[in-house]
Amino acid sequence: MAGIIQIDNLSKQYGGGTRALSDVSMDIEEGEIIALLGPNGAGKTTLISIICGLVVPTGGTVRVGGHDIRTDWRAARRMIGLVPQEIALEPFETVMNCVRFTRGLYGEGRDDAYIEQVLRSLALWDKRDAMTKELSGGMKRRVLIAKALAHRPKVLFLDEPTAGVDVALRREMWQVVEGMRKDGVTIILTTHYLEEAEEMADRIGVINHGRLLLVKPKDELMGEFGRKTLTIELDTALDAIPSALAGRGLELAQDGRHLRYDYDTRADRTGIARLLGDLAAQGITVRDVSTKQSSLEEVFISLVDDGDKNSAAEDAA
Ligand SMILES: Nc1ncnc2c1ncn2[C@@H]1O[C@H](COP(=O)(O)OP(=O)(O)OP(=O)(O)O)[C@@H](O)[C@H]1O
Repeated sequence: MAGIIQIDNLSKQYGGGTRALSDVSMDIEEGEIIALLGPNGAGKTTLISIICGLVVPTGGTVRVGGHDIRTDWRAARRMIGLVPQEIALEPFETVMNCVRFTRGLYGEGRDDAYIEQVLRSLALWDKRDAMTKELSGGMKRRVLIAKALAHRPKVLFLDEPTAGVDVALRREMWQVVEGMRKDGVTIILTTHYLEEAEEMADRIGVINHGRLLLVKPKDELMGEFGRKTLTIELDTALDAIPSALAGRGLELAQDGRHLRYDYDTRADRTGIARLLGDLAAQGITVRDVSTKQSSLEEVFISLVDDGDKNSAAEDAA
């Protein structure tokens, strides 16, 4: 089944010569939440802006719900809502009017019942008659979402939805997004916060230097690239790692009771079974073992580092 968004060989070179996107292709499925991760200047906003019709690509095609964003832009745009990074609201306008007005911009007739539903789902109904200048930062962000949802888009773009907001507000936004997922809206978000991608996304796309390095289900990505740490709790404290176990990359905690062993989940053999056997052979008894998966942050840094090395090699060639 074709995705709700189909991106094929998309490229963008800006007037000044900056190549912001190179040959990006991906399909986005209906109802999924996809997070686009990448360092500053990677090309995330350019990609979103092209899909939303704000930037013209130099090559490739994008279809939204089967509609080409260039030749059939009106139908494509109607399916999309965009929550921009910057908060720009008319300060003296009420929340209700702001959202109504946006609906009108899309040529949609008045539908106060739907707007009520949107405002209630974003916990803004009580504030419907407040002027936007009277709202807190978190409420203003929610108004931006309400505006983006005003014409019932199938796809919502959130460009760095929680940039510069505090932890409590970030969590509140995550709940809002989770609610929209339940309503079946497809969500594409860009973020610098790996925790955010880890928390919310079904799939993660990593962009660096305008190239899509990969796009994979989050769990697969973390399993594939992740390292794990095995912590072995010992019955009796050790003074030092026995010489028979030297050179195996083991670390002894200060309390002498915990051994740490880092291993690659992709390796054919992790060495865990052998390690536990060798400990037993040394007369060291194990009380408990636990493993910890490396965070997405570590996965991301290793990917982007590899990407940097590859593009440096391409530049040199
Ligand atoms: N209007 C423009 N004219 C010229 N160059 C641009 C323009 N917009 C973006 N660029 C350049 O294109 C590249 C990609 O920028 P883009 O804003 O898409 O990255 P980003 O991944 O969204 O970055 P950030 O995380 O900082 O928002 C950068 O080198 C940027 O300087």
